[in-house]
Amino acid sequence: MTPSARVQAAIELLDAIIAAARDQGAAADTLIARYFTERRYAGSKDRRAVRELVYAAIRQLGERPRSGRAAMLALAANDSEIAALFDGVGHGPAPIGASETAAKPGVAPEWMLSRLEKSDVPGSEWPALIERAPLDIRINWLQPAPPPIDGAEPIAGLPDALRLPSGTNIEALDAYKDGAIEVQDAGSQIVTLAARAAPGMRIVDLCAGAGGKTLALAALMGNEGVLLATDTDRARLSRLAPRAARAGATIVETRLLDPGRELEVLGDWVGSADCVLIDAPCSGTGTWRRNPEARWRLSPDRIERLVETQRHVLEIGAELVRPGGAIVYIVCSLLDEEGAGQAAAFLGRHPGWQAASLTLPAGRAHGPGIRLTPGHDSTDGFFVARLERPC
Ligand SMILES: C[S@@+](CC[C@H](N)C(=O)[O-])C[C@H]1O[C@@H](n2cnc3c(N)ncnc32)[C@H](O)[C@@H]1O
Repeated sequence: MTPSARVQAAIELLDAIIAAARDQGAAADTLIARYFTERRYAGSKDRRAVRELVYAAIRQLGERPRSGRAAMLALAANDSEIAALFDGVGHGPAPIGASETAAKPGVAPEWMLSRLEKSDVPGSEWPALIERAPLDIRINWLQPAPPPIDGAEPIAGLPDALRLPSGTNIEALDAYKDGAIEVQDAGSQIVTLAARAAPGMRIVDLCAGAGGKTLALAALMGNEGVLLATDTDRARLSRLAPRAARAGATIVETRLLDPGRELEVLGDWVGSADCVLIDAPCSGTGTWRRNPEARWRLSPDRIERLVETQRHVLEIGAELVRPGGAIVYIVCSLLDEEGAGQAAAFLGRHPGWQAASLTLPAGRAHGPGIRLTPGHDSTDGFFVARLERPC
């Protein structure tokens, strides 16, 4: 592909990503993979270059742009080499018209910025929300120790974590294939510590997805005890069992839940869990640095629906916890309506329950819990609270 054909390919991909964000369709990564499956003539250098153009364009636009071309023009506005590739030659994009306007750069839509401000995330922290994220791994002690990895740096307060140079081809490492390491953001590892998981416990990971936190819990439990991983999404949950097998996590049981009727298959767990970890579905405002196009998918209505689901899963958690046990409530969002406000509202509905004081290797106290932010902690953004049921 010529350099200008790569720019045109990026424009076409951005058009597909914009439409998918508007219609809640496939993720950008999936669309990029699909695009190149249909264009076998593109070599690995072309793929990498197009992907970089696409993500550079997405990263600098907080608001969903009107078209892929407007998004790429915003990139060209600050990069004369890209602007010069709008030459209309061969498969390249048409020359830039005199009255053509580029999409407006920004961190997030205006309505979202004001919610971040109301949630005490100051403007000085906004740029870090969309910077490139590092590649963090967790060493899985359920498998033999991995050999040293080139360029790996320790992460303060997390003896089981390492930060790898960006661009490390993790999937090619034997340690990854053997399940001795897992890709997991340091923030995700830190908030999981609030579960105080230990051998012999009975723990439910209620919103387990494909099991990122389930596997960390199994390792902390040393494969002793009972660990139930549930979710309402069949596709995500079905990825958990093979991952657990690879990681050597033998105590994990999975159960698919029916939305709205979750407790029907959880009768044997009512009032008996030492801990229910609720990594609730959320807006993901803390993970924009990994999924920058997620900003284009949000709306006030969508957040309202997520807040309602979070309230719902918290109530299910309350049914499962034994007297003296705890819910660990986690969201990868920085909005108070999903985090601190949601946890405070739970405490208001459940007299006697109390927020435990948490000591974690990073983060700052925020409402009844702790908040981690990319700007302050160099992790994804999270809110976590440990809500303890009276004995
Ligand atoms: C933030 S993701 C979980 C990520 C996962 N814990 C991890 O560490 O990789 C939230 C999950 O909640 C699930 N979910 C949504 N509604 C649910 C419900 N009513 N009960 C259980 N899980 C639900 C979603 O399908 C999604 O997989």
